[in-house]
Amino acid sequence: MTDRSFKVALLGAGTVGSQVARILTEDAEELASRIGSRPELIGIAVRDTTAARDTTVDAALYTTDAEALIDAADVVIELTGGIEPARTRILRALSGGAAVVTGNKALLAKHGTELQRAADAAGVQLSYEAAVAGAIPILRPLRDSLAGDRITRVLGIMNGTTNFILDAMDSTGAQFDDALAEAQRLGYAEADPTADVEGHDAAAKAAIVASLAFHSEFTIDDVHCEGIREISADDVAAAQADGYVIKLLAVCELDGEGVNIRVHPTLIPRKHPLASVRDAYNAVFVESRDAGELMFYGPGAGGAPTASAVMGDFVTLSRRKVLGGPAIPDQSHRNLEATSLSRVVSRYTVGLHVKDKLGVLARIAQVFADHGISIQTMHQTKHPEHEAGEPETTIRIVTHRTTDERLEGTLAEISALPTVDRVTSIIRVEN
Ligand SMILES: NC(=O)C1=CN([C@@H]2O[C@H](COP(=O)(O)OP(=O)(O)OC[C@H]3O[C@@H](n4cnc5c(N)ncnc54)[C@H](OP(=O)(O)O)[C@@H]3O)[C@@H](O)[C@H]2O)C=CC1
Ligand SMILES: N[C@@H](CC=O)C(=O)O
Ligand code: NA
Repeated sequence: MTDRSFKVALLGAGTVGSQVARILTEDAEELASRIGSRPELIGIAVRDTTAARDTTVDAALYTTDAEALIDAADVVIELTGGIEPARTRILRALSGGAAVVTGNKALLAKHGTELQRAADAAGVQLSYEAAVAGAIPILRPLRDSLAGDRITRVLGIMNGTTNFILDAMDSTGAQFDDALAEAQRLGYAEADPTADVEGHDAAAKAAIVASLAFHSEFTIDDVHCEGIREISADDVAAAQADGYVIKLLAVCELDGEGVNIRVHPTLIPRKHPLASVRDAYNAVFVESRDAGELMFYGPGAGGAPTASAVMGDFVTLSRRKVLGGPAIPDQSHRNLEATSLSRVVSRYTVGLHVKDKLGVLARIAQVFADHGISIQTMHQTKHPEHEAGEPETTIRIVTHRTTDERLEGTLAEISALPTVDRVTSIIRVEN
C-alpha cells in the first residue's frame, strides 16, 4: 500500500503551517504507514517566497501560486487565515474533489455552512479540529463520540491569549500590555490581537462548537461578545479578595427552544476546575443528558500543538480517501434559533465610582430593590481625595440571579444619579 502516494498542498507556513510542513517532512515514513499511502507534499503556498523559513523543509516547495497547487492536490491543508482568499480557495479545492483540513475559525464561523455544503455536494471530507481549542480534541467528540447523546451546555476557556493575559494579571500582577506582548511573542495571539482581546476569536469558536453540539447552523453573528480590554487591575484584585478569578468564558447553552451563545469575562470561584486553567491552556466543559459532565483540557494555541490537531484530521481523512467509499455528509439539522442575551439569568458583580456622600449607598441599594434585583454583597473602597477636594469611593456590588435586561435598566437609572460618577465594570459570576 505505502508504495502509492497522494498529493498534499499546504497553504501557509506561519506559526502553524511551518510546524505542519516540518511534521509532513520529518514523519513522512510514519505517516505513510498510518495512512496506507505516502503523502507527497507538492508545495507550500505563501505570500513571500524569499522570507527566511524552516531549513528542514525543501526551499523549492514554496510558491505564491496557491491555485496551481490546489488544482494538483488530493488533500489541501489551509493555514493562511482570514476570509478571502481562503474561502474561495477552499471552495475550489472541494469542488475539484480534494479533501480539506483547515484551522480557520474566522472563516468557519462565518461561512461554515457554505463550506460544509460544498464538501457534501462534492462527496469529500472537510475537517477543522484545529479551529477550536488548538490541540484539544473537542470537535470530533462533539460530532462523533457524543452523536447519540443530547448536549445541554458547553462552557469553555477557548482563547489562549486572553487566558494567558488574565492569568498573568492574576498571578504576577502583570500589566495588560506586557502580558499581551508576551502572548504575541509566544505565537498564541492572532496576527491582529484585537480578535483575541475583544473576544471575537472565542466567539468564532463558540459559533463552531454550538453548531456541532446542537446540530444547527450558527454564525459569529449569533454570539453575544464582550472582550477583556476593560478588565482592570482593580477588578482582578477585587475578584481575588472575594475568592474568585476572572476568565473569558464561552457559553453555549440550551435556552428554551433555542440556544444562547455568548462570550464574556466571568468571575468563577477559585475552587472551580476552570479556575485552575493557567497560561495559554484551554478547557471545555460539556454537559449532556447521558454522559453528564465531561472536561477537555490542553494547549489551545501555539504552532506545534495546533499542528497536532491538523495532523490528526489529515491522517483521518487521508486514510478514508485511501480506503475509498463515500465521505460522511453533515448530519441532522435541528435548526435551533440563537436566543437573545437579555433574558439570560446570572449573578453579576458591578463596580461603581461614586461621590462619598451621606446616603449614596442607600440610594443605590434602593434602585436595585425597585428593579427587583437582590443584592448579595456590597463593598466600599476609600479612594484618595479628588483634585477638587470632593471624596470619592468605589462600590462593588454582587447581585443574586437576575436577567441582563433587568440589570441594564437598573444601571441606566443608577448612572443618572448625581452622586454616581460612572459604572466601572459589569462582570457575570458563574458558580
Ligand atoms: N497560531 C495559533 O495558535 C492558531 C492558529 N489557528 C489558525 O490557523 C491559521 C494559521 O494561523 P497562523 O499559523 O498563526 O498564521 P500566521 O499569520 O503565522 O501564518 C499565515 C501564513 O499564511 C501565509 N499567507 C497569508 N495569506 C496568504 C495568501 N493570501 N496566500 C498565500 N499565503 C498566505 C503567510 O505567508 P508569509 O509567510 O509569506 O507571510 C504565512 O505563511 C489561522 O486560520 C488561525 O486562526 C488555529 C488555532 C491556533
Ligand atoms: N489566538 C488564538 C489561537 C488559537 O486559536 C488563541 O489565543 O487561542
Ligand atoms: Na481542537
